[in-house]
Amino acid sequence: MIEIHNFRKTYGDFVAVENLSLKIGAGEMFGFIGPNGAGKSTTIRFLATLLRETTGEATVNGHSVTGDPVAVRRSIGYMPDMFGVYDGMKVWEFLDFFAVAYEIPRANRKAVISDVLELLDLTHKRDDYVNGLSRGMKQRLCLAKTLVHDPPVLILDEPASGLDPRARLEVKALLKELRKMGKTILISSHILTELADVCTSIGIIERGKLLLAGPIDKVYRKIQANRHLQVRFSGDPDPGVSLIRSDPNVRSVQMETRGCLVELAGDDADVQRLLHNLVAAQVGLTSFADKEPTLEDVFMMVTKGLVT
Ligand SMILES: Nc1ncnc2c1ncn2[C@@H]1O[C@H](COP(=O)(O)OP(=O)(O)OP(=O)(O)O)[C@@H](O)[C@H]1O
Repeated sequence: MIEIHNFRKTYGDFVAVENLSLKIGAGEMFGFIGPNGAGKSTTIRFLATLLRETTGEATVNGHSVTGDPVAVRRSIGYMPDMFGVYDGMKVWEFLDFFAVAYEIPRANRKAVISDVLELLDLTHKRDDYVNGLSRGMKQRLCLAKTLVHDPPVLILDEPASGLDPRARLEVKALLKELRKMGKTILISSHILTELADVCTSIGIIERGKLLLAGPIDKVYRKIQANRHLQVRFSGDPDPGVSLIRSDPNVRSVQMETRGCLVELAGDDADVQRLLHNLVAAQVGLTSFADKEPTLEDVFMMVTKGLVT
């Protein structure tokens, strides 16, 4: 749905993005992660047809970003990192303005606006002036605006920036909803926890270079050669810990409150055997679970050059 080939952008001698190539399949939620100034917005603005490349090419929904920008604009809903709203308008007028711009027939506009207001939980604000909305509501209104023409692709540059934790959660829930509706979504953020449980794939960019990209589970597996299991005991941990230490696949055991963290080289069958042995030895267990790495772990390892 989105393909970028060797995108490069320079400002004078400064290279903002260096030969970036990327593919995002239909229905994916791609998290574009990087610190401030990494090149996320530059790449996004190129995809949104708002910035010319120094070299390179991209397609969105099969349309060339440089060759057919109008077709690309019809295919995308774009939310910039800094957005303005027209303060003198009411909420419905603001959306109507964009609906007209996207050439939605007059007869359909009312229903379309009702639908997006409903989806964004803004129906009760329909007749309020835009300048009276809170920041979170303005952000939701801007998202609503990206949806009026029902685009298959959403390109969202830090859509939850500046929001309080509750409003962030609401944006996250909404993103999940939009993905269920079949949208392909590219979302940028430098807040990793924001993306960890919503993305299907991620790309990590730093100083204009895409360091790593791929399905999120593959990326996690890549950084974690061995499995990590978190084990909790109901009583005395010693018998269980001794048994775990004697397992030939166990590489390390780190004691924690009420249990331990086990590093194990092996597959599901090896994990299953260890659990079976603990249960057979009547070790009291309250928990035995895979400990997934966090997106922070991935980011730190990738940006330190420990994984490529
Ligand atoms: N018009 C411009 N002229 C000169 N340099 C620019 C211009 N636009 C961006 N840059 C530089 O290009 C680099 C990448 O900027 P970009 O906005 O793409 O980063 P970003 O990853 O989106 O960061 P942030 O998370 O802060 O939005 C930065 O060093 C920025 O200062």
